[in-house]
Amino acid sequence: MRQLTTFRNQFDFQSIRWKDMIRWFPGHMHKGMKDLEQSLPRVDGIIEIHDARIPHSGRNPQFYQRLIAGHKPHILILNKSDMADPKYLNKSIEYIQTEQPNVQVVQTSLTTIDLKEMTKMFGHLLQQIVEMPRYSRSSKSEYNIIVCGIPNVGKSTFINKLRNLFANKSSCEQVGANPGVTRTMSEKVKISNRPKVYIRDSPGILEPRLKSADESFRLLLTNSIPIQQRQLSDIIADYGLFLLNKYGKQREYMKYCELDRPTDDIVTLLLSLAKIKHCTQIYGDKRGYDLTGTALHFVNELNKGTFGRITFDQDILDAREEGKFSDATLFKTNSGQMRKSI
Ligand SMILES: Nc1nc2c(ncn2[C@@H]2O[C@H](COP(=O)(O)OP(=O)(O)OP(=O)(O)O)[C@@H](O)[C@H]2O)c(=O)[nH]1
Repeated sequence: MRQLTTFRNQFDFQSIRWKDMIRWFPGHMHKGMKDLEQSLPRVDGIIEIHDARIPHSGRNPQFYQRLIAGHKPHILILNKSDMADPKYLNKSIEYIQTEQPNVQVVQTSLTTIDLKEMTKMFGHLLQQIVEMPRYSRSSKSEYNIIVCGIPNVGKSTFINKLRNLFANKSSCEQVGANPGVTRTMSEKVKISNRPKVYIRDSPGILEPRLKSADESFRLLLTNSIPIQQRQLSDIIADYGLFLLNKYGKQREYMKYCELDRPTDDIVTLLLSLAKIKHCTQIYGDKRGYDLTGTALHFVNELNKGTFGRITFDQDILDAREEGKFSDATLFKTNSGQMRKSI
């Protein structure tokens, strides 16, 4: 067992057949993408929702640029900011606005936002949409807004908040802890009378091809891609530990896993955690620790914020700030080459 005082500075993806183990583009996403493209001519604005912990990973600015061609307001809500590192919230907004100057970016936490803040935020979003020239749609007096983004970022939560706020209706959209709850475009819902505003939810959509292992693993850690193979959970837990160490977040996992020192060895951590949580299973005629189940537990806790607020894309924001990258050449592969990840 390794007992290191220094930590890995790179994660070894090469020995893993990660591409074979992750399925992130199921049939409904392909259909969702087509539906979204078809509905766009009738849409007056896009509200994209994304996870504030991954301002880079999983976003595809070109996709939206192609869809709306800069002619319609595109507002980006960086949600789940309650779980992102507060030091990186503004940096995330700056990062996106440098990449996409036409996008209005706001950050929020839809689980903690109160009525007053929600009213203010939506009023602000609506103003952007209403004030933008309407081109061919100018004859109509109603506004249609579409809510989109990758799976599990809070799209349904946002629509439910709006319904409650403006229409006085109880929650109708299904909100889920698992990604992919919304599978089709929802019916439009009226959320304001003057002006008449309708809003529609869309299924979570990811790019058909993810560009790097880092990006994919960050989407797994934030539950935008489901962990479909249990055996993958050990590797994802190891990647989570790698990031916690890289970002200096040892204190919280040491406390939770009752470790007396930081570790870079996932087996050491999982064994300690399995003991505390009594996570065991029968192997033949013996009972032993269930490290795979414990790894899943560790990943869930990391995603829930148990080990503190973390911005998984912190390295990208730091590198951009330090001027180390001139363009979107962001994730480093194990071959040592820089790789375009957008
Ligand atoms: N901590 C935290 N959790 C949130 C926030 N917003 C949403 N959630 C949780 O994130 C999970 C996913 O929320 P949904 O609203 O179902 O996400 P979605 O984008 O509609 O998901 P899909 O249907 O998969 O596309 C749920 O468990 C929500 O309670 C937030 O601001 N903070």
